[in-house]
Amino acid sequence: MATTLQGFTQIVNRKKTLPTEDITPSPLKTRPMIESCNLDFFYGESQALFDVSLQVPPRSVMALIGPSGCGKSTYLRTLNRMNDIIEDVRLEGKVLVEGIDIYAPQIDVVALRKKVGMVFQKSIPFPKSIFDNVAYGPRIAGQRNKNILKEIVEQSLERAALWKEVKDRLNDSALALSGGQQQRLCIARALATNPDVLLMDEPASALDPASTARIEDLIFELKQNYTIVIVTHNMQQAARISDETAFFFEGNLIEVGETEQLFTNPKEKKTEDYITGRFG
Ligand SMILES: Nc1ncnc2c1ncn2[C@@H]1O[C@H](COP(=O)(O)OP(=O)(O)OP(=O)(O)O)[C@@H](O)[C@H]1O
Repeated sequence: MATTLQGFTQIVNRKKTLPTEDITPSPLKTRPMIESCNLDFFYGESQALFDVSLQVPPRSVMALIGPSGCGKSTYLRTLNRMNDIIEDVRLEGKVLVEGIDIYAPQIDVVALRKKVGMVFQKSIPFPKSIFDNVAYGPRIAGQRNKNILKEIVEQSLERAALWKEVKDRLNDSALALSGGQQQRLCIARALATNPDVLLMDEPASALDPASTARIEDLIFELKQNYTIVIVTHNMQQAARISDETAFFFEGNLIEVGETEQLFTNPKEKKTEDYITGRFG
């Protein structure tokens, strides 16, 4: 759906702000939680990312936007090395998480993926109970204490705004939940390993408008404690929920900036053409 720059002005003006945002220094001025420096990425001979340098401040939401095939998901997956599982890929440049080079040889990739969790477009719960889905990560990490597991499960479901709906049926199959509930369950599952960063690849694209609104509210709540990087095709959604937006085109980062500025006064003509629906 095409939206004019004026339309985006209305969306960003209606945006919610946290009470602390008026008194604490802008997160945009603190040390980045994630930083990529001159990142190139190749699938075999084909280059998917070109010289991408981008910083994501802590406790903020960064939206990645751009037309299909521009490299958003590839970029997202470089942030917790999920691309490692694809054969014949190569990366040049650096990705730092809290200043640490995550591609350095001594990095424990399992520990990295706990710290930098991921939620997919259509996350599918395991065919297990609601409780076992959320307890899965902590159990794999060696947690056996039933009381601690109960606490983690409750807290993660609370944070994912699902606790009230499921607290009386934790032993039911997760597959009996609605699509929107399953998506929040998968967010709870990601939160159970106590990450600092959540990567979300179109987390609401398969959901109805009411469930989408719940996920958007949830992202707003979560950014108080987590750094969130989200891929979305929905421009209005990016304008509503993110603090900063990065626009990708053909593997290049064309423009990144505060969301209000990027959607109401983009610096690049290509950004304006894309967000107003002239292509893509
Ligand atoms: N596993 C893969 N093997 C080879 N090429 C790939 C692979 N995954 C992605 N690509 C290619 O890399 C480029 C970027 O793809 P990517 O999925 O990152 O784009 P995207 O912006 O997330 O697209 P979409 O919005 O459609 O999900 C595309 O040309 C795509 O064909």
